[in-house]
Amino acid sequence: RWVKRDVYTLGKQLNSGIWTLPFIGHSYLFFGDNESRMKAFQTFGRDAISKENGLTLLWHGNYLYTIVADPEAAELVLKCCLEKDDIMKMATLYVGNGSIFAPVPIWRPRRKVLVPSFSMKYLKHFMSIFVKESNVMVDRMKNITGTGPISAFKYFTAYTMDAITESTLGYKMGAQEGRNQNFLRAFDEGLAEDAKRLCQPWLHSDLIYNNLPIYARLLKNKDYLWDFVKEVIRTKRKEMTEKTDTEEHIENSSKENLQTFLESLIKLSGGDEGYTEIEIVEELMVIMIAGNDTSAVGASFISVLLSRHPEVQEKIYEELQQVFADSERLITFEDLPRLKYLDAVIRETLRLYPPVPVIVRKVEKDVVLPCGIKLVPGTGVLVNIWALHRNLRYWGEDAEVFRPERFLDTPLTHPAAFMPFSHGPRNCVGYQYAMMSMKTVLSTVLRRYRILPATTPNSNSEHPPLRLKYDLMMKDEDDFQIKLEFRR
Ligand code: HEM
Repeated sequence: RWVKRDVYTLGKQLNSGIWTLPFIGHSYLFFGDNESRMKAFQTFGRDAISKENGLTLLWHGNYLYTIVADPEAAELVLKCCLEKDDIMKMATLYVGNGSIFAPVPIWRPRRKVLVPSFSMKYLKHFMSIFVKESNVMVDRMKNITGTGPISAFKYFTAYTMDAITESTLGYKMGAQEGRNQNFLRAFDEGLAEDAKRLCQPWLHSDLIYNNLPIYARLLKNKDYLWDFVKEVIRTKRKEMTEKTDTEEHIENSSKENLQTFLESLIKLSGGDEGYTEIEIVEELMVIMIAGNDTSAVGASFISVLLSRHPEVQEKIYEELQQVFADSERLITFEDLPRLKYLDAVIRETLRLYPPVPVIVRKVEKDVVLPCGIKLVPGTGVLVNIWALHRNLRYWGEDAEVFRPERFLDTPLTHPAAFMPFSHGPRNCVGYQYAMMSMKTVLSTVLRRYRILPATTPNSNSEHPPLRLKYDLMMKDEDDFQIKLEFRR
């Protein structure tokens, strides 16, 4: 009873003007389609940033979430509350105990192995994969250039799938060439169904869900994907033991050859004494799932914004001309830090359109926020990244305006004011990989093509607003339509 009283006291302090209904609280706002679910997150987000403390609340039935859209509060929460909210357990079928949703005692040692495998020393070897796959993509685009609108997402998601499977498993998936359709179908179906379930409260009970035909199909998909990955692991382990594993060989292989995440995880977890086969599968599935659509969604939003802001696109092109002039040479790792304006454009897009718009944590001990409000165990926290990135107190009066220069001329007002990759100990371990991959593919596209809008602006030169939807990620309901024109 005391616990419940604490929760209601918190609810009262947070005080939201958004209507609740008996028994279901605010859940009715999530009953519609994916577009209305994104609208609901936006409504709660706007309510939070309209308040001095940047907080509001959401009753999911009788479970209370504190919604946070203030960087100071978010920083504290993401440092103190490391456990993911129970709701995320529904998304663990494909990844098992993989780090992204794992309970803290499992996550902590796995994170220790994950972090060094994402160090720049290893990441720079992936540049050759990004360059190769980016070129496959721009070649595929030749046929549709000058024709009607196309879905940018269709191209970027095939690119990221090929790049991520090659850097993870060393396996050439060929998604861009239409190969391995069974793998891709099983992979995509799992994510789409997870998203559906998460957003539909009547599917939350395991008792109901595990008896539906879809659950049996997802289990079959999971077995197929896991068997596929296990086979690659066995071959790699065999290869690694067959090679005379002298210290000298390991030195040379990490220096000169491409080291996949699979190899890093085997070595960094302790070789034969390290991760079991299942642990490796779980971590590889996490990397593939976390790293695929997120970057594809990011690159797709950027393409749509560039189509609507030709002046920004021309500035990127000028920068590319400064770096490459008219040569046809391929981009290198050393070119990346020179693309400063492109970097700012990517950041500004991730600010206004963060692919992961909300993240959730569980409160396990009292946490007193800077404004004095105490979060209590038995409640959840939802950090609304979408709203936090539009908080006027930290981004100024033009917070809603797409202005990449802000990342060049104004330092961040708070370290957590910009957090598309989350913040704190459980943040995205792949953010440098993502930035390298997005810069490579976007610069390759923009050197060859001009991206044009698929919509017609009104008399004020304004395009219709993007129709956003939420399905674990934030996406464009119209599938990121653009047109392409040859530059040369
Ligand atoms: C634009 C691209 C990306 C975005 C916006 C993004 C965003 C995020 C966010 C918000 C989280 C934290 C979720 C939470 O706090 O609950 C996360 C975690 C994670 N991301 Fe990313 N991500 C991106 C790309 C990638 C890539 C390319 C990889 C791998 C190659 C990756 C691997 C991971 C992993 C392994 C975690 C879990 C970390 C942990 O729990 O310790 N991400 N990502």
